[in-house]
Amino acid sequence: MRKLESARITRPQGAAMTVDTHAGASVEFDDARSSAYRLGTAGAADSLRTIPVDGRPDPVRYVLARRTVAAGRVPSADVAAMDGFAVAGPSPWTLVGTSLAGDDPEVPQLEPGQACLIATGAVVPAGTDAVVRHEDIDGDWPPTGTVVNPRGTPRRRNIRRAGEEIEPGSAIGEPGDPVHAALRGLAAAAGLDELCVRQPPRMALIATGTELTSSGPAAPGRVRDSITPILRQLVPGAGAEVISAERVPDDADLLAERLGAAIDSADVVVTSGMASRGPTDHVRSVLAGLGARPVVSGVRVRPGGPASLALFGRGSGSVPVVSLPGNPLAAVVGFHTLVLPLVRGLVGAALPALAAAVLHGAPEPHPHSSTVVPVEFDDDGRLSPTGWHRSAQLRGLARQGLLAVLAPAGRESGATVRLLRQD
Ligand SMILES: Nc1nc2c(c(=O)[nH]1)N[C@H]1C(S)=C(S)[C@@H](COP(=O)(O)OP(=O)(O)OC[C@H]3O[C@@H](n4cnc5c(N)ncnc54)[C@H](O)[C@@H]3O)O[C@H]1N2
Ligand code: MOO
Repeated sequence: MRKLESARITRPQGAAMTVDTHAGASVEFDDARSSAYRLGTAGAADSLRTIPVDGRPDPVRYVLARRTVAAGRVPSADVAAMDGFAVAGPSPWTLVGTSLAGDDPEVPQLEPGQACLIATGAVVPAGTDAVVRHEDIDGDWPPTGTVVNPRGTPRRRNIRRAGEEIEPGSAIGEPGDPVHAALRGLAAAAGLDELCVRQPPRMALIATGTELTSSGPAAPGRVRDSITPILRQLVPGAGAEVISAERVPDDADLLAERLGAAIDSADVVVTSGMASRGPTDHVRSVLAGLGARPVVSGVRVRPGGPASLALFGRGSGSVPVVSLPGNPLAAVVGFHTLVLPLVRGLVGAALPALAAAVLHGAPEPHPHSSTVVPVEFDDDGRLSPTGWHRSAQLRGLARQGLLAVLAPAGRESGATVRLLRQD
């Protein structure tokens, strides 16, 4: 049975972190996700930031810190849902005026037998029973004098009632909701100018490898660092800010020094490479030497098995350190397994449920580990593996940024998989 150890650590902001640590044994994919998420929620700091509703594009996916309530009413008055005629009483109607969006209606009150030419979104005069679409009336356009609808007063009233979508004080978002584009639009519609969000965790990236280069084609024996560019894109989407990104050669002393500096300046540290147990794979031993406590020591997932999570405590603070494998596809799997859940926990957001899908041509599941493969939808919406599934290969993932998680053999019915998206 897996050994569970309880560790109590205090954050600089004063929040106490109580974590279950899976020291030693590797854990299943879902258990690894929830351990990382729980560690994040336990360490979530309640520091806040105010962002404008209508500002520059966000540098990270922010998360609401509070229940957010509407300031205004939507719609702000009874308005027409169609272009046509506001009418009172049965057809025919005498045309008595106009109402355009942004202006008061020329005629404040309609009497039975009267109509007012009206634009979509314009305020309907008092006494209006319905708005008749202009294509439903007889006669010439623009109309003069009398307006006739052969079908009488329409069944649909085509009026959006004041406050039918939002009343002042009604909740439009809850703590932990991600501030995506539609929520921003809803906040604007509801009359808000600012949103109160969680301060994003500051993340330091350390890519290890003497062979790594940072520009141009790699010379024989060298490797262009492809993990840092991926993480720079994925981390803000998870809700954290990348405050530094550096490359460190395979040297244990140097790694210890750079890890120590990163831990001092960041809320979360993510390393890549040196994660396995080869001759230059120093991350585990360096972290152990620095006194870090293992939380997840390997995951039963292929690729991405060597990913691990540890907590580094210094003084009254503690900093989670995620170690990702050096193979780029394996690093992306490790990001989804440990980094994203940890960050979602730290910002008080929910751990995202993974959408289920049916995979055609799925590989044989592994007896004990989850299997992750790059997949793509064709024009008919059929999901299939892309090929290029080896842990050093990014070509398959680059097609649509989609990964499918196959449960170990015997766990899922048929070809049902769960999807990991790179957004
Ligand atoms: N004897 C064994 N060898 C390996 C095992 C094992 O269980 N026994 N596991 C394999 C698995 S699985 C993986 S994944 C890798 C993980 O290795 P490391 O995390 O120690 O990574 P490195 O050895 O540093 O690098 C592996 C590979 O990836 C390249 N790399 C590293 N960083 C980057 C980067 N930022 N961008 C692009 N490519 C990178 C590196 O040059 C190597 O080619 O170990 C297997 N071996
Ligand atoms: O598990 Mo490694 O992470 O496949 O290539």
